[in-house]
Amino acid sequence: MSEALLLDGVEKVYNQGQPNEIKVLRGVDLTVAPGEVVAMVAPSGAGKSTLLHIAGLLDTPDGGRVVIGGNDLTGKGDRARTAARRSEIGFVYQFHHLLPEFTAVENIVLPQLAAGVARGAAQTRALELLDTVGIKPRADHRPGELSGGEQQRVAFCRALANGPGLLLADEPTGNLDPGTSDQVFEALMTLARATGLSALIATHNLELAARMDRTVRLDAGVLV
Ligand SMILES: Nc1ncnc2c1ncn2[C@@H]1O[C@H](COP(=O)(O)OP(=O)(O)OP(=O)(O)O)[C@@H](O)[C@H]1O
Repeated sequence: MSEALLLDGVEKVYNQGQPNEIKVLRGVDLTVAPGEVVAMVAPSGAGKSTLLHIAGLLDTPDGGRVVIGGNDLTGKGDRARTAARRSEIGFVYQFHHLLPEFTAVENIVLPQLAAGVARGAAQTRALELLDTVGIKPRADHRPGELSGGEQQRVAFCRALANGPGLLLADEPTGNLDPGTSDQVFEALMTLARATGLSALIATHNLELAARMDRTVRLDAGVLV
């Protein structure tokens, strides 16, 4: 089986050729195996968001290769990258970005409708996902009627709604108190184990990092 994510010698330079040029990534190599959950820790400004955007096909590297689920997307056009991003990758950010006027279940149904899933099947899948993370009873609440931890669990369910093989998360518990952060992390691991999901999760929390399958550290533009 192909690796879920392969980064091979990935480089990124901001303001290339200018006096304020920054070489953020200097040859990042990373393999995330199928079903593997990898923690990425990095000092602030080390380039973790840049790396997650490149891995998530939201940004292009200045050098190196990005391969998602065996599909080498290096140098591919926007259309192929967008298609791969929609079908293969789920994102979660520090702030959940749920649609405030829609309920929890609707927030998980909508991306499935956009992908062509029938409403009934989308609703069933959304409720199953909410059940896996223990908040099915909150299905009809709007984000404003949910706690921060519940909102973030809905955001995980939404990211997984269309069954991506790879989840990329940027400080998904960074905004939560330690107890809630723990619950949300457990929910994520339950989802990952239930669905065979691979994940790369940036976190400042070394305790949480230690509970993932492996930790990599981004330092001086390379992963160690
Ligand atoms: N579009 C851009 N143009 C120029 N410089 C940028 C740009 N985006 C990011 N940078 C710089 O690149 C470096 C890495 O940024 P990035 O956002 O990837 O860091 P980070 O590790 O995610 O930081 P944090 O943990 O503080 O969010 C920073 O020095 C930042 O100022």
